[in-house]
This record gives sequence, structure tokens and C-alpha cells, in this order.
Amino acid sequence: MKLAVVGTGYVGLVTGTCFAETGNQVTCVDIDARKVEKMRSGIIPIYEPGLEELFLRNTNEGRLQFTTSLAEGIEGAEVIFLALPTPPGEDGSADLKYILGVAKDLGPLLKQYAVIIDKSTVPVGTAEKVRAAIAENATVDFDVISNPEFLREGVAVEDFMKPDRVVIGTSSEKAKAVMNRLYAPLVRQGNPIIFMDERSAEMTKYAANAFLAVKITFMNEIANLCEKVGANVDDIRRGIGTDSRIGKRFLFAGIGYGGSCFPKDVQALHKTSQDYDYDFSILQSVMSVNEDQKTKLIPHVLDYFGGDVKGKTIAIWGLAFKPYTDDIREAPALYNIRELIAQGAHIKAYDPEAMENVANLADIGSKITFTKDAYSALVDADALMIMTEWPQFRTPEFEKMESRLKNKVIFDGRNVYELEDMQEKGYTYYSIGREKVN
Ligand SMILES: NC(=O)c1ccc[n+]([C@@H]2O[C@H](COP(=O)([O-])OP(=O)(O)OC[C@H]3O[C@@H](n4cnc5c(N)ncnc54)[C@H](O)[C@@H]3O)[C@@H](O)[C@H]2O)c1
Ligand SMILES: O=c1ccn([C@@H]2O[C@H](COP(=O)(O)OP(=O)(O)O[C@H]3O[C@H](CO)[C@@H](O)[C@H](O)[C@H]3O)[C@@H](O)[C@H]2O)c(=O)[nH]1
Repeated sequence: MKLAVVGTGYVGLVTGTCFAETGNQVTCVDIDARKVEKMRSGIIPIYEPGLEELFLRNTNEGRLQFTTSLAEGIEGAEVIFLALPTPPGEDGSADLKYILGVAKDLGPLLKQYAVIIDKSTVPVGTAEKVRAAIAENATVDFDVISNPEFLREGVAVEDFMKPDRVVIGTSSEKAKAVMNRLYAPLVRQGNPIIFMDERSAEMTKYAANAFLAVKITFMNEIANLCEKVGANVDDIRRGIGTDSRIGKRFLFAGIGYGGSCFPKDVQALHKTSQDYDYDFSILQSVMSVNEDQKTKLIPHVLDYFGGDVKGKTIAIWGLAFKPYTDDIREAPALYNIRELIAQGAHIKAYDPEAMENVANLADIGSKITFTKDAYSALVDADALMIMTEWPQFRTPEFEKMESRLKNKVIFDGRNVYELEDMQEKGYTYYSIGREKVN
């Protein structure tokens, strides 16, 4: 099939690359000319495990192409994915200006029937708005359908190629047939395509993300209570996760959820509920608990240093919002770094993938010393904070750490070490939802 993907951020690039891999002819359209130039010369603009290999194979074999021209990109396309940003507007609702802007431009460019797919995360009612914007100037028949994306950064290729499910919102039989053909190679392992009406599909995406944010936040609150009553949140996780009704995943307490999706999608769903006069109060709690959770370790850091970090050097391990990505959107590390810098601390930071993105931040980029490896960040540091659970931080050479750190103290926002180990090694160790060691 011939496909167009408009927007080559995370979702667009993974969608385009994976559908090229399953044998389709894909043209990706982006307004960012520099990015398009880069991709044309074989450079992948994001770090995502496993994607580069597919990207290079499919560009080299001519199935994956790039352009800045919408007209050129959609020429002859049977399917047009809209994978455009939907950032929070001032009132918290998803801003649809990118999607509706492209929809308006699409109308006069359509030359034959096409299925236009909302791949972005968009509020209930968006497909109707997209349809109306295209219809203003369209001269041919078309369908607009909702097909939300559930991939996680860091495991995006696996999630896309072997989805738990594919959700399609449409009542058009013609569009359903096209979707069945397109997704056949991905769902044949037995994971279903779930067809529903478009409003339900739009809502399913927000329900999934909000539910996972609730699950994490619930565990963060249990963790906070564990610290008060003297219980261990990791034991609680094991104790409840083995109940198949609860499930083992997304129960890890820490310094809050971040990323480009949970924060904005919880906010947008809350705004939708307000628009429909519904008080979705659990979402309000989730947002406010998560805000507090992100800087939860700061009071411990201050206590440890007698109330003042002025002039102290804090080593930070991990900047990305989670491992296996260079994405720093809403990363808890940034909230901690901003706070520590404001209080007069100096930051030495290491992350395997995300340092360049942090260095480019206007407010803090130039105030941080970035190091070539994890151990170099510890040289002359007064303490270590762990913000992202990259695997290499789990099994460091502790002797190397000791010879560099000024004090044997670790503030761990991701519970990467066992308490007994820390006890034995003589570290003062603060983590989340577990007792302080030494
Ligand atoms: N990032 C994820 O893991 C993820 C997962 C599932 C769903 N989503 C949703 O998918 C959507 C896209 O997210 P993302 O993270 O890929 O976005 P992104 O911000 O990384 O990328 C969006 C891309 O669209 C391009 N763009 C903007 N305006 C354009 C236009 N008029 N024409 C062509 N290109 C244009 C930008 O240059 C950019 O390359 C959002 O709604 C998001 O909520 C994201
Ligand atoms: O037990 C857990 C699991 C995750 N997190 C945090 O939650 C955030 C989000 O993690 P994850 O869901 O793995 O990453 P995303 O790539 O943001 O993926 C989410 O957001 C995407 C965009 O909508 C969806 O497509 C995915 O299904 C959904 O998992 C990160 O800060 C994690 O550190 C925890 O604190 N504890």
C-alpha cells in the first residue's frame, strides 16, 4: 500500500518505519526542513532501540522517503496518518492547531479516496472536527478515523510490531477493510484489532494513559505512607502484583511519572471532564500528588546538609524521563536540577543518551557540568542522586564510587539498590517508600 505519515516525531517515525518494514511504500512529511534533510541523508533524529536498523534498511531499499511538501507526500496515498503534536494549551486541553491546520490544507490536495487517520492523542470529538476541516475544500470522498497509538518510548518498535491490541474507531466499512489489510502483518500473532465508534476510540487512549498514571500514583502514595509507618513499598509491590487482578506492571514507586504523554494526557482528560460538567476528582489528585512526588527527595538532601546546599556539588545519574530514551520532556530530573540550582548547588550530570538535550535547555543547560561517564560525575561531588534507572546504574563498581564521592550518600529516586547492600557497604541511603539506611 502507499502511505503518507504527516509529522515525524516519535510516533510518526515509528509508524512510518514499521509500516515500510511490513512492505508498504511510505512517505513521511515534516515541516522541519532540517530534520527532513537529516533523515534524507540517513540520519535518524531520535534515539530509540532497534529503530535505526529498520530506518536504514527501509530508506536504503527505497520504501521510506521524506519530504517537507504535504502535496508531494500524500500523492497517491491510500492512507494518511496524522502524527502531529497535541501539546497542552493554556487551559490544559489538547491544542489541536497542528492537526486542524494540516486537515485544512489536505482538503484541496486529495485527488482520490483516502483514509485519514488521527494517530495523535486527541480529545473526544476531534475526528469530527478533522472531517469538517477537510470537507471545507475537498472534492473527493474520504474517511477520517481514530487509531490511537499505545507505544512506549524505549520499546517502541516492539510495541508497534507486536501490539497488545490495535484500536480503530470508525463506522465506515470501506475504512475498516483498509485497516484490516494494513494491520494484518502486525495482528496475526493473535492480538486483536478492536473496532469501535470513533469517540470511544479517542476516549480509550486517554483512559489507558490515565489509568496507568493512577496506578503509578497510587503506588507513590503507598510509598509515602510506607515511609511513615515503617513498611517497604517494594515488598508491597511484590505482595499485590502477584494478584492477577492487579498485575505486576506499572507498580514501581519513584519520583513521579514524566514524559511527553502521561502529564499532558491526564491534564487533557481532566479538562474534557470539566467541559462536560463532570468532576473527575481522582485525576486532580493524581496531578497534584505527581507534582509533589517529583521533588520528594529534596527535603532529605537539605536535611542531610543541615538545611543548605549552597556551594555543594550534587552528582546526578540519569536525565531522561525513563531509561532507553533521550527524551527529557517532563523528566523528574529537570525539576530536581532546577530546584537544586536555585538553592545554590552545583550540578554534575551523566546520562547515556539525554545530555545533549539537557545541554540545549536555555535556563539550565549552561549551568550543568556534563561528564563523559557515570564515575566522572562523582569526582568531588558531595552526594549522588539517581533520577533514571538506566541498567548501568544498577550494578556500578562501588569501590570506584567511594574513591570519588566526598560523602557516601545516595538519594535514589528509582529504588535501584537493595537496602541490605547499602547497609553492608556503609552508605547513607535514601530511597522511595523504604526506610533510610545508616
Ligand atoms: N511520544 C510517544 O511516545 C507517543 C506515544 C503515543 C501517542 N503519542 C501522541 O502522538 C502525537 C505525536 O507525538 P510525538 O511525540 O510523536 O510528537 P513530536 O512532538 O515528537 O513530533 C511531532 C512532529 O510533527 C512535526 N510537525 C509539526 N507541525 C507539522 C505540520 N504542519 N506538518 C508536518 N509536520 C509537522 C514536528 O516538526 C515534529 O517533527 C501526540 O499527540 C502524542 O500525544 C505520543
Ligand atoms: O511502574 C512504573 C512505570 C512507569 N513509571 C514512570 O511513568 C512514566 C511513563 O513511563 P512509560 O509509560 O513507560 O513511558 P511512555 O513512553 O511515556 O509511554 C506512555 O505514554 C505513551 C504515550 O501516550 C503511551 O503510548 C504508552 O502506552 C504509555 O505507557 C515514566 O516517567 C516512568 O518512569 C513509574 O514511575 N512507575
